[in-house]
Amino acid sequence: MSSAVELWQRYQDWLYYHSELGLYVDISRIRFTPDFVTQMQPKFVKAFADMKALEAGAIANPDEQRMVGHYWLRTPEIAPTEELRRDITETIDRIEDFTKKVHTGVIHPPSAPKFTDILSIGIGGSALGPQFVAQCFNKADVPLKISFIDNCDPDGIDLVLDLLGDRLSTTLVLVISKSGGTPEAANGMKEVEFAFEKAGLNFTKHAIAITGVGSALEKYAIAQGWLDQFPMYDWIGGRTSELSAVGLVPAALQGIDIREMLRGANLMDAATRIEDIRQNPAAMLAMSWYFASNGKGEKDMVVLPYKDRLLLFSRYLQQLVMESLGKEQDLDGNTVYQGLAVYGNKGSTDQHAYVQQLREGVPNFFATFIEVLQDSITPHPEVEAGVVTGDYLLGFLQGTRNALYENGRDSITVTIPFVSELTVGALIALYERAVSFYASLVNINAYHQPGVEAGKKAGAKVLNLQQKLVSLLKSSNVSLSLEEIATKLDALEDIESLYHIARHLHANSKILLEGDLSKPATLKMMLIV
Ligand SMILES: O=P(O)(O)OC[C@H]1O[C@H](O)[C@H](O)[C@@H](O)[C@@H]1O
Repeated sequence: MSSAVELWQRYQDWLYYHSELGLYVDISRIRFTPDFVTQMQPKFVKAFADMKALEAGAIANPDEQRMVGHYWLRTPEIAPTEELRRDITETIDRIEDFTKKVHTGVIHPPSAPKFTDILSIGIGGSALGPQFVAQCFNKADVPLKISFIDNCDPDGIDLVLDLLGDRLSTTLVLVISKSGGTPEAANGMKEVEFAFEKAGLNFTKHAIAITGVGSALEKYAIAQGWLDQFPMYDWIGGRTSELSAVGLVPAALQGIDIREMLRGANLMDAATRIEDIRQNPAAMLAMSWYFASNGKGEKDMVVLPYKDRLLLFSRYLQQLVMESLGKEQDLDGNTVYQGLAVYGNKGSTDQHAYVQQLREGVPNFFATFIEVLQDSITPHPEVEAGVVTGDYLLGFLQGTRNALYENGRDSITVTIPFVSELTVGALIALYERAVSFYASLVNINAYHQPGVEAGKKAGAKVLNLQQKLVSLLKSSNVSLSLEEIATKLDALEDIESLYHIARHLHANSKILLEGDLSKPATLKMMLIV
C-alpha cells in the first residue's frame, strides 16, 4: 500500500478542477498504474474520434439508424443542420413562454385562476430525470408541486390521486412518452383521464403531451385539443432526455432555472471534449470504470451522494449507465455480455445499512462518492463545540472513503460546491459523456435497448392469454381445470402462465378458484359474474 505521502502526491497529480463550475473529480483512489494509462491511450484516441463523429451527426446508433443528439440540446450551434438548431432553440423558448403563462395564470384550469400542481405521467427516461431534478430543487414554496405516476400499479396510482384530492381540479397533467406507446404511460394517462371524468373535470383543459413528433400520443393530444404539446426527437434517447423538453418542461414549471441547467451541461460538454485523459473529467471516469471493472463490468458501481437532495442520482444513473452499457453483443457482433451495475442511495444514511459489506464483505464493487461542499444556505447550530452537522457529514464521507481504501476497496470522489441548476446540469452531462466514452472503450452501441423489447413482447403475450382465458370461461358453464383450459386453448406450453393469470384474477375477485391452493393441478375455476 502506498504511503500517505505518496497518496497525497497521487491525489494532487490526478485532481481535476473546473473553475467555473467549482467541480472536482478525484480518481486517485482507483489503483491504476502509469502503464495502464499508457495502454488506454489508443482506446481513448478512438473514443475521442467516435465522440467527434457523434457530435457531428454520424449514425452513432447503427442498429436503429439514428443520430445521437443529446449534446446538441445545450450547444445548439453544433447541431448538424439549421433545422435541428432551430427546433432546439424554439422548443426552449416555447417552454419558457408556456411556463410564464402558467405561472401568471394566462393559462389556467377552467375553474380556478391558477394551476397549483403538476402530475407527471411517464416511465424510464420519461420519469427518472424529472424525478431526480425535482428532488434536487424541492422546497416549501415551489410554484407548482409535482407528483409522479411512473408505473401501472393501481394502488400506487390511487395513492397519488388521493394525495392530490380536490387539487385535481387545479392540476396540470404532463403525459411524457417519447414513443407515445409505452403501456405504463398509456395506462397512467387513461387512469387519470378517468379520474378527471369522475370528478366532473375536463381533462383536455389540463393536459399537455411531451412526445415524439408524429407519435400516437401526439396525434391523440392534437385530436382531443389538449393545452399544448412539446416535441421529443428521434435523435434523443429516453435516458439522455433530461435536458430536452422531457426534463425542461417539468423543471421550468417548478421554478427551476432551466437555462442554468443547460449552461452547466454546456460547460461540462466543453470540458469533456478536450482530447487528453488527464484534462477531461468524463474520460477520467470512463478510464477508472474500465480499470475497476476490468473493462467487463466485473465490479459494480456504488454511488453515494452525501446530500439528501441527490438521493435519486443513483436511480437516475442506473438507467443511464445500465441501459446504455448492458449489452449482449458488441458493435462487431461478438457476444460480450457487457455492463456496469449501479446502485446506491445516499451517505451517511447507507453507512448504517450496507457499508458493513462494502468495507468487509465481498469486494465486488468500487464506490463513487458525491461530495457537496456547502452544507446549507442557512446557518446551523453547533452540535458540539465548534462542530456543526455538516462537519459530521464530511467526516463520515472522508472516514468511509479512507476505511474502504485501506481495505482494498477503490473509489472515485466527485465534488461540487453546492446543489444548483448549474452543477446538476454539469453532473448530468459529465455522466452522459462518461457513458459515451466507456461505450467506445468496450466497443458497444450505448444508444439502443434491444433487451427491453423482449420483456415487453412477453408481457403482451401474457395479456393476450388472459383475454383468451376469460373468454373461454365466459363461454363455459362448468368449472374448468388448468389442464382443461390449456388443452382447449391449445396452450399447454403456457400452462404455468395460465396458472399465474388465474391466481391474480382470483385475488381480484374476477374468477373463483376452488381446490387446494398449494396444488395447482387440483384447481378448478369459473368466472364471477
Ligand atoms: O418515453 P417512452 O417512449 O414512453 O419510453 C420509456 C422507456 O421505455 C423503455 O423501457 C425504454 O427502454 C426506455 O429507454 C424508455 O425510457
